[in-house]
Amino acid sequence: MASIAEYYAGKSVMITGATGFMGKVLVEKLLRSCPEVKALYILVRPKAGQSMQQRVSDMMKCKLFDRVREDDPDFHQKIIPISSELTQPSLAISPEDVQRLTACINVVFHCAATIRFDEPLKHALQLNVMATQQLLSLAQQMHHLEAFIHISTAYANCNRKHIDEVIYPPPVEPRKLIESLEWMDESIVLDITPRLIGDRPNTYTYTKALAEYSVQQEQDRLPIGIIRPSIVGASWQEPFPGWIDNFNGPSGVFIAAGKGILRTMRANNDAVADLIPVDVVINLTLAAGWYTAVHRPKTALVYNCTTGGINPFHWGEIGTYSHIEHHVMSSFKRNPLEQAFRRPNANITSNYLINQYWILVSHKFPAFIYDLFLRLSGQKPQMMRIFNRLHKAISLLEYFSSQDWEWSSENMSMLMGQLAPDDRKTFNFDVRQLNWPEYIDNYCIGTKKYVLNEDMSDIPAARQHLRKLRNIRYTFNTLLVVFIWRVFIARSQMARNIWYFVVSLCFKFLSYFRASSTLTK
Ligand SMILES: CCCCCCCCCCCCCCCCCCCC(=O)SCCNC(=O)CCNC(=O)[C@H](O)C(C)(C)COP(=O)(O)OP(=O)(O)OC[C@H]1O[C@@H](n2cnc3c(N)ncnc32)[C@H](O)[C@@H]1OP(=O)(O)O
Ligand SMILES: NC(=O)C1=CN([C@@H]2O[C@H](COP(=O)(O)OP(=O)(O)OC[C@H]3O[C@@H](n4cnc5c(N)ncnc54)[C@H](OP(=O)(O)O)[C@@H]3O)[C@@H](O)[C@H]2O)C=CC1
Repeated sequence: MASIAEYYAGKSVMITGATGFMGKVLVEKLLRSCPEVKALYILVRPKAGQSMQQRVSDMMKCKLFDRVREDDPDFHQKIIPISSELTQPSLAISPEDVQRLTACINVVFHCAATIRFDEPLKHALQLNVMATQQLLSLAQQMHHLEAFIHISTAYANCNRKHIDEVIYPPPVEPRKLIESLEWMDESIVLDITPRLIGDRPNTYTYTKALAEYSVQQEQDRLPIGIIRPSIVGASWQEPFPGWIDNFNGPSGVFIAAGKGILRTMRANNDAVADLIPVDVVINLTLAAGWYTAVHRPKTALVYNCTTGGINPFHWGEIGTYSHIEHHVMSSFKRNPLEQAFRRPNANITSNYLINQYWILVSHKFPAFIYDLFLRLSGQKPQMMRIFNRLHKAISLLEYFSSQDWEWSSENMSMLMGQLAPDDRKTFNFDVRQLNWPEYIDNYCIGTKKYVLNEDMSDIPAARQHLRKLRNIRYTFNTLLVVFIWRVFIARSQMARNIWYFVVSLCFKFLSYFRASSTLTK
């Protein structure tokens, strides 16, 4: 039987969302590990004043492609951009391009989506559901299609606690919803969105569930596979550890904590933090493409691509919890981010009131003081605005960090069992081997190097900055104690008595502990 690289040799592959985080890693891995692949047709739209060609040529200059560039400096010749805006009728692909694609494509990877949690329902529906349906129609016209792989999310069914590798009945028939929303004004849709999404937290998970159902509807006509990754994080091993290029999911949280801005967040310490490295997801995706094409399963296979059931890691292990060295903070103390607002020191709690207390003390109060300082020095205040945005983002993520889900992953194990030993190494998705502290360390360094584009040679200066912040804090705390003493304690005899009583009690405790520790020696 053909190995994965042998299977992709000579094949033409179509990819949507190739300019996104996962799409880029998919393109890179295909080019590097399947060097005989014939062509990658990537559906790209012009964006932010940049033409499609400009965007693709910028993408290929990205550091992510360094290893491919080394192996084959002409790798770009295999990438064929196709102009497409997925929210437009017929995906805005020209008739000539449709002809080209239907004549040659063997495998489709559908990665494009809006992953924003605050996307208005109509737009999320247009992109995540209607575009998927249009793509399925296009796939049906492809004469040589061997696999259609749809990237979903493990949280499409987050209204359930246990999630099997099956497609659950959708909350509503997608076509009916599309027809009824078509005539509705944006503001009416906004009003009824909470009723529609029901027990799901956002339009993203809701529309991804509808998309899964739409894909499954075509399983008799198309060779389909559905991948459901959980929270996709930086790369574990490939093309190098720690690759990440965005603020989504935990990355933004890590950065905000590393900058000393985020000091508290609501999460359940004992709940599984179901992070999955992007290279694991992509390896599984390519293997699923191979399996679908070679084994032709009778129905669409769903692959829950998660870590919780196999190699669990908990939110408490990321933040501060029962004296375990908290990985994110310790990593950012060793490799600090530049120009931190405060020293990284974050607290995770599941208690709403405690979190609100820390928000007041550790977020709002310092922001107020800093903005006051900016105002007094003639600058524009900015910290409160930053915190308001951060609180909005965090409030959208907390649903996922405060609960536990269980995913079955038999299809992932089955697929691993089907791979030849060499493929198991080249397309490794065995997360039992993942060492979490090492992974989180590389992840934090990755946010510094690739998201914030900070230079590792500036670390001594960043450490110096943290020392300066520590001295400012000591000075501030001392001044605060002196101020409290002068204003409140020194003016009242009773407060002074209480103060002396507390201090003498502390001294007694101290001398008692000293005495007992000398006795035990
Ligand atoms: C105490 C802490 C230490 C310990 C850590 C504990 C970790 C707990 C982490 C919990 C994380 C849980 C994550 C769960 C996610 C589950 C998701 C399910 C998986 C999926 O299927 S899909 C992928 C998930 N999708 C997302 O993550 C998208 C979420 N984002 C959004 O919906 C929007 O971005 C958001 C949050 C509504 C903000 O919108 P808006 O205000 O309009 O801002 P923009 O997105 O337009 O960004 C503007 C600008 O800011 C940059 N940016 C974005 N986020 C951040 C950030 N957090 N920090 C700093 N900067 C940020 C962004 O890049 C833009 O920059 P430009 O230069 O491009 O303008
Ligand atoms: N990141 C995560 O944690 C997880 C992601 N997933 C799924 O993985 C897939 C990829 O996610 P990710 O790479 O993180 O997302 P990104 O937001 O990084 O990428 C989204 C991609 O979709 C493209 N796209 C968006 N709108 C359009 C449009 N109207 N027309 C054409 N292309 C469009 C974007 O193109 P452009 O560059 O032009 O905007 C981009 O290439 C998604 O299906 C997502 O649901 C699942 C679980 C977790």
